[in-house]
Amino acid sequence: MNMMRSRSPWLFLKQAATAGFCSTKMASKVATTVSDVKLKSIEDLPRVGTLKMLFRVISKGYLSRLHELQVYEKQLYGSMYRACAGSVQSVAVNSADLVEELFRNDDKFPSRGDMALWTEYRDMRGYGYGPFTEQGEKWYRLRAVLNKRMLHPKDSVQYAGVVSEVVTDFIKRIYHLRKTSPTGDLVTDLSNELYRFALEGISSILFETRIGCLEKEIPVETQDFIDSIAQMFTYSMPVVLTPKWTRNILPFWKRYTAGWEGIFTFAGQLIDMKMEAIQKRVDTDQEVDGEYLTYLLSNINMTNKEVYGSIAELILAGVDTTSNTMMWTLYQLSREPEVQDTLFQEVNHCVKGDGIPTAQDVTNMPYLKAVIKEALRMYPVVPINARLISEKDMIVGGYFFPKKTMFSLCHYAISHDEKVFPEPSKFKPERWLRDGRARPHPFGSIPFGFGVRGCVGRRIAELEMYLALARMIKLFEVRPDPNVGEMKVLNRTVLIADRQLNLHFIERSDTSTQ
Ligand code: HEM
Repeated sequence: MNMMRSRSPWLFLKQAATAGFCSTKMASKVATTVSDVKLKSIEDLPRVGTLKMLFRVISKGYLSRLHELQVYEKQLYGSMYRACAGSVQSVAVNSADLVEELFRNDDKFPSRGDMALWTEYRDMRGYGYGPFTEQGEKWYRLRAVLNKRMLHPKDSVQYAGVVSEVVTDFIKRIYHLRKTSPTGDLVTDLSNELYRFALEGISSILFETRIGCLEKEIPVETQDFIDSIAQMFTYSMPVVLTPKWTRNILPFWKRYTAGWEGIFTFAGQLIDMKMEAIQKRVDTDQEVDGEYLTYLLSNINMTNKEVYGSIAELILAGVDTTSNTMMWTLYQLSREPEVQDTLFQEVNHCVKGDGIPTAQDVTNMPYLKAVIKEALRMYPVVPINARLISEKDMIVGGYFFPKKTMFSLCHYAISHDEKVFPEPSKFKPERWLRDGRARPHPFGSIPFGFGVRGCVGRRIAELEMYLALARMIKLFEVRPDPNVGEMKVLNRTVLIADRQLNLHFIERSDTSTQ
């Protein structure tokens, strides 16, 4: 079964991108002055109507390539334009300078807009919200707890042991898959394998237990959990597109909520087990020690309901993002032998002989970090972000926007802008090296978002990717499978490949002497 297709908590961003579903109503015809400078109004911006957009999306085949539509529209309308469906509209922001201006003036409690798709089921069942769905001051309070032990690079290092164990099992799995392949070195459907790795990695941190994704036979409950995640995402779009009154007639809503039920049941059982273990220790006056989940459960600023809601969201946000980024990185490395060799030399220099790369080693590997940064520039796995500015009016690029304006941030187009990144379609990790060359615009590629609402899992994702990639490249040279050819990018709300990636993993004969 392919576990990878079309699933993501980022679905609402796709809606913002196509504007028709965006829920912001804007005050119109507002022009004003600040310090005697006449500001332009939103009405002065180029306008893309629903029909034009739908026609373009369908006739030019952009449905699966909405990220490329950002590039095309920038050529047509410039760096800022509005997408309208009647009185409902969003403003597309399509340059590094303008994104910087917007983010630097973000709300105190930033919002990406309406999350009803995710909150409705929870409201129905009395489950709590997590960092993705919560808003305003409640969100702020939640993030304050979640950030600790996760957001700072120092925090993520404490999970290095756990992640390293998962990497060990992943490497074992690569050996097993190679051995059973017809050529003795081929690993097929890497995105599926990396999905298993990422789910096991994030679960081992969040549940403080292993769930068996990397075993030869995935345990039944874990497979049910994986299927539930897939089911929830698969039925998200039909649920959005069909009116509420059809819910008792059509199967979508029932299947969608059954998916959520499976997710919360699995996560709930593991959380409850941890809670019982903590309680036992408390009852017998033993010290309560543990990692992330233990910290959350024993934190008085977080209710158990919030722990359930948060753990579910952290898992859902942390799997496709990390696994697809690793897939694109390996794909590019297989096509760029020189880049791969430079990376190998760095890893091999820092970790001698049969040593296993550690979090400490990684701090001395600028090229490894540059490789991941470049993969995220070329394939920003979340290609569009959003902000609903609700606390204040806003000025961006000399235009005045009344509060409650919805902005779509076109990260894909910006990170392919040749003025910011010369030769944008070339994989050039050296752009990111701090070796005296001019640095790219700080807002040219911000794959983890920005500010207080930026990605809470960034450091965990980086740790997982660095440790796994360093270990893989130290042990193997990855080469393309000629049967695969050039992979194209599809936008399934996260950027995935249009086909299965297979790679040859050629074992490096003696790394200590090279
Ligand atoms: C390559 C990996 C990843 C990428 C590229 C990525 C990207 C992003 C982006 C762009 C945002 C929106 C930020 C904003 O609005 O400014 C975000 C938010 C979020 N991410 Fe990640 N992410 C990754 C991995 C992870 C992981 C591993 C986790 C879980 C541990 C995670 C959990 C979250 C959560 C919970 C949010 C919502 C935060 C909030 O609204 O307060 N992400 N991520």
